[in-house]
Amino acid sequence: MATPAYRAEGLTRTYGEGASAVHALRGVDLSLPTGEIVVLLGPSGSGKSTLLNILGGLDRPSSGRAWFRDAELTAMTDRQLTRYRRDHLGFIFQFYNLMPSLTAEENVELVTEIARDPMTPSEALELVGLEKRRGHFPSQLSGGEQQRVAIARAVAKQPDVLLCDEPTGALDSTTGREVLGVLQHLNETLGTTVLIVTHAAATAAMADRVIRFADGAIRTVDRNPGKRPAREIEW
Ligand SMILES: Nc1ncnc2c1ncn2[C@@H]1O[C@H](COP(=O)(O)OP(=O)(O)OP(=O)(O)O)[C@@H](O)[C@H]1O
Repeated sequence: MATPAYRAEGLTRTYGEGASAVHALRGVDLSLPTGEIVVLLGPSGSGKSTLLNILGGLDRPSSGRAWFRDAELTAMTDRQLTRYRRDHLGFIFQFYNLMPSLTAEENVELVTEIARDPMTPSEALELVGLEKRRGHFPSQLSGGEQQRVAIARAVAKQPDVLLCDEPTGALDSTTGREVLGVLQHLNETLGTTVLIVTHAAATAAMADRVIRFADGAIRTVDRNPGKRPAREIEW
């Protein structure tokens, strides 16, 4: 069997100590195949972002182990984690974190200038349907368009994995569907593994695999035999 994109064994993450300690993760085991769209659902505070941040090398667990392919993330130095993020990952967050004084194209260039094997900014903007807006500043773009610039920036370096934390959280449903459609398109055309953390349960329709989270632990993992195009998702 192919090596999974991610594996985890017994991940815990506790914030604080004693009576006020928060147990954000309480023993997470998981295996995520390469090339899938995985949607991680769960109530607010259930630990979804904590898990995403550990898999993304932005945080470390209190105990347990995690691997990206055959590389153990939990054994890496900070410098190795930085390199892992730079070489393999694209991040997409609820808020787009674009530089307001740079155009769409220049925002994407920030990444393509330092990546190993990047697309051109034009290619990345074309993938998200924003070629014609390349010279616009973020303030001249709608929320959905700004999120698409953020996606173009994340995919321009041709990452192996896109880690998305509430990518549609700030968008209306029509725009949210468009943005999810872009993620689906990237998965289909580039084979990018996509992990989406979200409150929006309807997003599960476009997933290959749906993980339901509650109270710091995985409750169910389901394969989705009836995967649907993002444009058909109803909120
Ligand atoms: N830096 C921190 N310090 C203390 N507690 C934290 C910290 N980060 C997260 N927590 C707590 O850990 C728990 C899990 O948080 P997490 O953000 O992972 O949940 P989530 O499922 O992503 O929630 P949401 O859907 O609201 O983003 C919550 O109770 C949260 O308050």
